[in-house]
Amino acid sequence: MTLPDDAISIKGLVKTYPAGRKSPAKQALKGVDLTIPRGAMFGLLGPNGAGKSTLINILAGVTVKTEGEVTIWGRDIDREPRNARAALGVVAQEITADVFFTPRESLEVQAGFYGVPKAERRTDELLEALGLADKAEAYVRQLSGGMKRRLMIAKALVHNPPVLILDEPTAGVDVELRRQLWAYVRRINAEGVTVLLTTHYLEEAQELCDRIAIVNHGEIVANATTPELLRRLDTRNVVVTPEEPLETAPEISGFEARSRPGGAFSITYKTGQSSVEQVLMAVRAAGVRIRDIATEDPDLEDVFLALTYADKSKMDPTRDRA
Ligand SMILES: Nc1ncnc2c1ncn2[C@@H]1O[C@H](COP(=O)(O)OP(=O)(O)OP(=O)(O)O)[C@@H](O)[C@H]1O
Repeated sequence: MTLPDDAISIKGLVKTYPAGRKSPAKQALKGVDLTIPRGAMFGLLGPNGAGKSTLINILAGVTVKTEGEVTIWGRDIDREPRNARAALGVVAQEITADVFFTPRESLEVQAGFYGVPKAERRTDELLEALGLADKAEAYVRQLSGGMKRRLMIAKALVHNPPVLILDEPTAGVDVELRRQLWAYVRRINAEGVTVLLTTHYLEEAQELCDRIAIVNHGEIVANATTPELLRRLDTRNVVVTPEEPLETAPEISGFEARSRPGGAFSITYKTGQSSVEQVLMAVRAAGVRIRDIATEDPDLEDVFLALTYADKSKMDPTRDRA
């Protein structure tokens, strides 16, 4: 069998959650195009509510898309749903565990569910690899949270899928365990498994992934190799206190200003593209008299906004894979 170039290919993906009794309809994905090359360790980064889980759930087959095309390992999720899903191992965000099974039984049941013949099962190998061998016969309710999470990863791998999706794998996981998980994920990636990881920690994506896409408000606002993205994320905030406090942030040509308490406002700029001097010139040109300025490191939300703004105001050559 020839292997596909792309482990996952997503085109024009839209998801609209219908209106509820109290909530309006919500477009969680607004036409996402995304390609995960085979063999990649790919990070999908975005703040809470950006649409990451919606995207993962569509891939996993638990959420129905509104529009668009998705193929997993060359198989279209509409035309070959079972084959597409068989290529995927998914580790969900919430810890779930079958309380009545031991880890060994849990893996055997899962393998049975995927129709893996007894002779091809990897139960011992997986228990060993995820540090659960000495707990193989314990009841799952006796396992710590970290052990349950490792068991979930083992379960996702019983059918030897070529693509592994990890949804916020280290939420609530201590530093030591995080290191162990990362080491294991790196190992299976080196062995050829394509990994898609969602996180809202830049640090995590940066440490693990060779390529990172950023999603914000249902749109991909950046998609680049990790070093390239880090260069682009090199941003600073300038906080301006005007002579006369402003109730709303002023229109500043070429920059997006955001209002701060006390009549001040902030501007996030990319250090590679602008200087503080240029920012201040634009502020003065907008008719604002400056009383005081301060610079600070932006948080991720500022960075996402700056990227969104930059991508809308000009075409971005790094946006899609060449
Ligand atoms: N079942 C649903 N019904 C209505 N709206 C939903 C539903 N699920 C998610 N949403 C909305 O869609 C948007 C995207 O949510 P999603 O859970 O995909 O984001 P996320 O990036 O995964 O965030 P988190 O990191 O918090 O999981 C949010 O505004 C959310 O409120």
